[in-house]
Amino acid sequence: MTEGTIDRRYLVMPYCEPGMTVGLFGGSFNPPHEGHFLVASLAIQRLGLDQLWWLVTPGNPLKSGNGLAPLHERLALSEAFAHDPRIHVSALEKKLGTAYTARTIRHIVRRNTGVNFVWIMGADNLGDFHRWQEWRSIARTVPLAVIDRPGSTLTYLSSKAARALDKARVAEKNARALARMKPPAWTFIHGPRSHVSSTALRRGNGHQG
Ligand SMILES: Nc1ncnc2c1ncn2[C@@H]1O[C@H](COP(=O)(O)OP(=O)(O)OP(=O)(O)O)[C@@H](O)[C@H]1O
Ligand SMILES: O=C(O)c1ccc[n+]([C@@H]2O[C@H](COP(=O)([O-])O)[C@@H](O)[C@H]2O)c1
Repeated sequence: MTEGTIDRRYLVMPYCEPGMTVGLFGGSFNPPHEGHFLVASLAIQRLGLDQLWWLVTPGNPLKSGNGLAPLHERLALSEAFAHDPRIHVSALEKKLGTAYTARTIRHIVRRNTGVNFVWIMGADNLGDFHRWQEWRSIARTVPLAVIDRPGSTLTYLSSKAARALDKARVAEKNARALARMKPPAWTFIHGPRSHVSSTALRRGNGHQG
């Protein structure tokens, strides 16, 4: 897959202004599904976000690339799920030439002085977070919002990252202030849940998670 086949609008930094709150929702989206849209809408609503950037990764560094659909397909399918004008589907990581979240976030934060960014992930990712490159640096750079996911609800208590970041945990009732808090700061958000997963969809079984 070359950049040439990806629409230019996915490769430029979405426009935002100082003072705004912007959620960064990274994922493989292979394929995207209603669970992703549910996470995005819940984050927008509960964190009070002005925008949410749906960052389609060139490839999760911890996942095998086998069976990963081409980026342009994952972008087009994601667009079909982004039923909210505040959601911006993006292939910025392709443009930056990185799949590492720490580098992506550093770049975005440096280029957008005064914007309040928050990283958004499902609870299953909190379980693995300590295996991400420079995960402690990510947690020191932006606040984190972890959204509940069936099968991973207890991750926030048991995972290595959750334990290491225990003192930085913010009560869910203060979620609306999270994006403007000085990191490290994170919260766990409960709400309506979806059992759908991309794995199940790839296996032709969209509702069994
Ligand atoms: N049903 C869901 N509920 C909550 N979070 C979810 C759900 N599905 C995906 N997420 C979160 O969305 C982000 C992108 O997920 P991803 O594209 O890997 O989908 P997935 O369904 O987990 O895929 P796969 O089954 O291939 O691992 C991750 O932060 C993940 O935790
Ligand atoms: O930076 C890392 O080391 C790293 C390791 C694993 C996952 N991530 C990112 O986490 C996000 C969620 O990935 P996924 O595959 O669970 O959708 C996506 O943006 C990945 O690039 C990042």
